[in-house]
Amino acid sequence: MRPLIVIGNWKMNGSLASNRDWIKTVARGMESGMPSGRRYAVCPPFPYLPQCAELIKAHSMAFLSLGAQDVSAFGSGAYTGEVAASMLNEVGCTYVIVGHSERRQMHHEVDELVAAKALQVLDNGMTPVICVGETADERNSGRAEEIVCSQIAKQVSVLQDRLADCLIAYEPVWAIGTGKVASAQVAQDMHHAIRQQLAEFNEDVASHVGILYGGSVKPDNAVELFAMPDIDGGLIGGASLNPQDFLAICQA
Ligand SMILES: O=C[C@H](O)COP(=O)(O)O
Repeated sequence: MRPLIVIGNWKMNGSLASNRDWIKTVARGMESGMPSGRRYAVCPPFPYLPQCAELIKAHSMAFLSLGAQDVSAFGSGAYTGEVAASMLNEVGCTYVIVGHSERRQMHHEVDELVAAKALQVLDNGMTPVICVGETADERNSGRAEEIVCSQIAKQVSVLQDRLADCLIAYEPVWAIGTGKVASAQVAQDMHHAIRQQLAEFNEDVASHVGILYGGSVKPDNAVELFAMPDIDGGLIGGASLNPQDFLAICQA
């Protein structure tokens, strides 16, 4: 049985003061009871990771893990501006998002680089959250499954059995930050296609890998999405900035 995982991705939002309030509110909300067998995480911008790690510890929030939004594909060295996986591990990260569509689009990240980043994350004892997804044009031209499956195929070719220790996030680009959520059935169909493709490689890997949905998840659509058999949780952007909305999604 795969656990349900809800991960908040703050993107480039937050401040020392608002982070304190967010964690305090979520800690209070989670103390009063959360569904069992679930996992939760939050991914603040890099500079806030140590602060959030301290706050999580101070509020004894064993149920909330920390994640990062990106990582370098290299271990260390002359890579100005990059952050190594070992550094993220050292400041308490459990999860690291790789290949988010905003990085693929704005920083021209390709599947090979995404896989190299995922390997760095795995080698440093953390869980990569590998993002895949099609654009609106790709979906409208009937190529959504082909595009997503080709993104998955590249990860399989590099990561092989180690994919069992990864999470995949299906994030249709047209649904990110637009309010246009994929219907639960559209999301389920793609998650099923991803799992089928993984099963062709290795059935054990396919049954273990958590596949999260991301793209305009809100408290009012999370219940239906999370009820789908191949949807194992969510990667939440905008709605994770509001601690009450994040809590409501975690409880969905
Ligand atoms: O990482 C999160 C996704 O990009 C979804 O963002 P969103 O919930 O604001 O649509």
